[in-house]
Amino acid sequence: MSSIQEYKLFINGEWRTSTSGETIAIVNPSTEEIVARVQNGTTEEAIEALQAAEKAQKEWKKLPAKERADLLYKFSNEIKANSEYLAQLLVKEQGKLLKVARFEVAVASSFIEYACEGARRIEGDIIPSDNPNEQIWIQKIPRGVIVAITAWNFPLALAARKLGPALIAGNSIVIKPTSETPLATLELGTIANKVGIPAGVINILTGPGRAMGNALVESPITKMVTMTGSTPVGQQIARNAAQNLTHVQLELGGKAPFIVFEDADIDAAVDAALHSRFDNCGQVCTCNERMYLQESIYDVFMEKFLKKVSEIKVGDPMLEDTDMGPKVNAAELKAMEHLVAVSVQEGATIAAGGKKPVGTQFEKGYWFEPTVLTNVTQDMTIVHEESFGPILPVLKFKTFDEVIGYANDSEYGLAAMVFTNDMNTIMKCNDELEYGEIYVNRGHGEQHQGFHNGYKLSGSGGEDGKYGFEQYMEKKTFYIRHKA
Ligand SMILES: NC(=O)C1=CN([C@@H]2O[C@H](COP(=O)(O)OP(=O)(O)OC[C@H]3O[C@@H](n4cnc5c(N)ncnc54)[C@H](OP(=O)(O)O)[C@@H]3O)[C@@H](O)[C@H]2O)C=CC1
Ligand SMILES: O=C(O)[C@@H](O)[C@@H]1OC[C@H](O)[C@H]1O
Repeated sequence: MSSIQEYKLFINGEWRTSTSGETIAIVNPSTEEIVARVQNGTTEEAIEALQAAEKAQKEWKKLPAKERADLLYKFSNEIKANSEYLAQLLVKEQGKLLKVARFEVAVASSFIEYACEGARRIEGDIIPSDNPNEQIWIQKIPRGVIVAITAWNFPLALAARKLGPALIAGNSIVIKPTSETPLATLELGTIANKVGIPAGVINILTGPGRAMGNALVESPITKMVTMTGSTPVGQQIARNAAQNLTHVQLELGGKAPFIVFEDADIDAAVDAALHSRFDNCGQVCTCNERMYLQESIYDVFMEKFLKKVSEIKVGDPMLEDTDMGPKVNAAELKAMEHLVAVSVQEGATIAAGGKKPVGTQFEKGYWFEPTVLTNVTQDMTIVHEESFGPILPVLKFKTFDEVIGYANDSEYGLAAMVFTNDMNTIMKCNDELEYGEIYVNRGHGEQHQGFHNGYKLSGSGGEDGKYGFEQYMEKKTFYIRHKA
């Protein structure tokens, strides 16, 4: 009897086995063991979920937003009540550290609480008309059915980040988590039933993005697609959504520059550079993907930095003293090895790491050493291609204009990090860096009330905060004339 749990599709408040009769194995990146199986859902099941969501939304939108928030506060509390179980599930499916998984569960709950605070801030406008005895009302109304498609690096947090504002605005949702790490997200279905979210308001499907995802994006029932993932897939989604002119919100790839000027607090910059690259095995969209050090502080910085890199403990993500777990899958590990090989071929030097760690504990699993590349030039592949892993190319610069040119020389524009104590430099960076999110004198890490917004090929629309919440609503303008 298999002890491997088989998850089902969550459609209209019920758990369903797919008519495909096929399942997708979910593999533990630390051990390569199959930890669960999920349904390989069909495109017909995608449409069934959309139809259930469409039906449920008609009643859900009639509830006062405050009542929707009351239910979602319960939903958020239930996530917290199951924190340890959900965190351990995240470790099993994604390989992230248990302490980071606990953080992710807390963030997922917090994303929803933040959305609930918006329930009484769905504000429209009343504007005087140029015509006599007439008013103009601009109302904020829900879009209808939202499709949420998420990536594997913070799967639960990414789902909550979208589910919260979508439902508070009066929409219903169909969530398609990545086939790599769907387990914790699927548990949200159990929580939805437990706290009394009406059937059909939340639906969760599993199945390959290219089939299931396409069906969800291309349906005329879908009134908005919010997706977090790679740029190529985001571009495909935008093309597929265009046939119905469906509103699309995309959070995509990044290549964040980490710039240290000579007047910076070096110790603070070293710590921030380390965590902003190697946390979650470098699998964060705002990670330090390339580091620029002003020439005069290069040696002192690198001596401190490389010492800290050498102290990073790679290993079992369940252990409290582990600093870095594995990459999420074999393909990602191969991509790391390829990027290092190309970098060396192009002239880079491996100053730390560069390969799979040795030891019996690393024989199984997708492990890669924290890697630092030096003697890197701006034209190298590693300076432009997102690694989304523990590989950091380091470059020198002389002047402000030189490093701004390097930083902006990218097809991405999500996040940038800058270390300096000079206010003029800070203001000039704010003016000249072409990035939607700039961190000054600290490492990466968004806040819910901010706005997570990628320029160029890093995304479209942005999410979080009041501007992200706005995306989940349509506007309706109402001209009212009355008798004099
Ligand atoms: N900007 C941000 O906030 C973030 C960006 N990212 C980016 O995500 C990438 C890593 O995540 P990863 O999951 O590999 O990204 P992918 O783009 O490979 O997949 C993202 C999601 O899209 C689905 N998908 C794939 N093809 C289609 C399609 N044709 N139509 C609809 N959906 C589809 C996938 O499903 P399936 O898995 O079944 O194929 C998955 O659920 C990195 O580039 C990283 O930069 C990650 C986190 C945050
Ligand atoms: O998506 C990412 O990689 C980041 O936005 C990450 O996701 C949830 C956390 O709050 C962020 O650090």
